[in-house]
Amino acid sequence: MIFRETPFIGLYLIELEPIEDERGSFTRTFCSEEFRLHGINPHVAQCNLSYNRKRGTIRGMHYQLPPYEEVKLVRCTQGAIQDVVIDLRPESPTYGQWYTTELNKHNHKMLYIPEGFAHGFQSLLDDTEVFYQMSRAFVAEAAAGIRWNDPSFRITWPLPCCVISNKDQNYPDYAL
Ligand SMILES: Cc1cn([C@H]2C[C@H](O)[C@@H](COP(=O)(O)OP(=O)(O)O[C@H]3O[C@@H](C)C(=O)[C@@H](O)[C@H]3O)O2)c(=O)[nH]c1=O
Repeated sequence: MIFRETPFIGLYLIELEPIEDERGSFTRTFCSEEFRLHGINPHVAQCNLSYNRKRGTIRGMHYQLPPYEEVKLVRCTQGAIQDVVIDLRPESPTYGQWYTTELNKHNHKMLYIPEGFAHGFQSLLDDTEVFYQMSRAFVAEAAAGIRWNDPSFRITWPLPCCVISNKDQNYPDYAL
């Protein structure tokens, strides 16, 4: 795994390194020791699989309130997504800014998202599947969100929003 820093402190784009042979390939997708060596949180409390039937589906922007902030490690196993995070750490030089990257079945990339970020994505193809690990279990009472089109952030999504949950469509404007 190659750990690429981003302009956001603690946010890493991780490139996987498939080892190819005549059978296909072998790819390490997580290694607590490598994470520790890079000073990032290797704890896994929960793994999730998100299936998105339609291209253009948006999920997010989600985070958990203190003291339940979580780390996420996100990978697209089928199809493609535009993954987006917002830095909500008041002490951060990139506070209030968003970062985006495409993750897809073929580009061998994962996004490591530290605590203090909101996370969401848009599927770029039908039948898109996203696998992610979380450092902390889901706590429904601590779950919070930012609307995909909140005017404080002006996230540029690649496609029109064609499917979204009622919950995600109705978050009030975020007060930065
Ligand atoms: C997130 C989550 C949901 N649920 C339940 C609640 C609900 O009945 C159903 C669907 O939940 P949601 O609508 O919140 O699912 P979804 O919108 O896919 O939520 C996810 O979105 C992405 C962007 C993230 O970053 C994740 O951390 C998570 O918040 O699954 C769990 O049981 N455990 C979980 O960890």
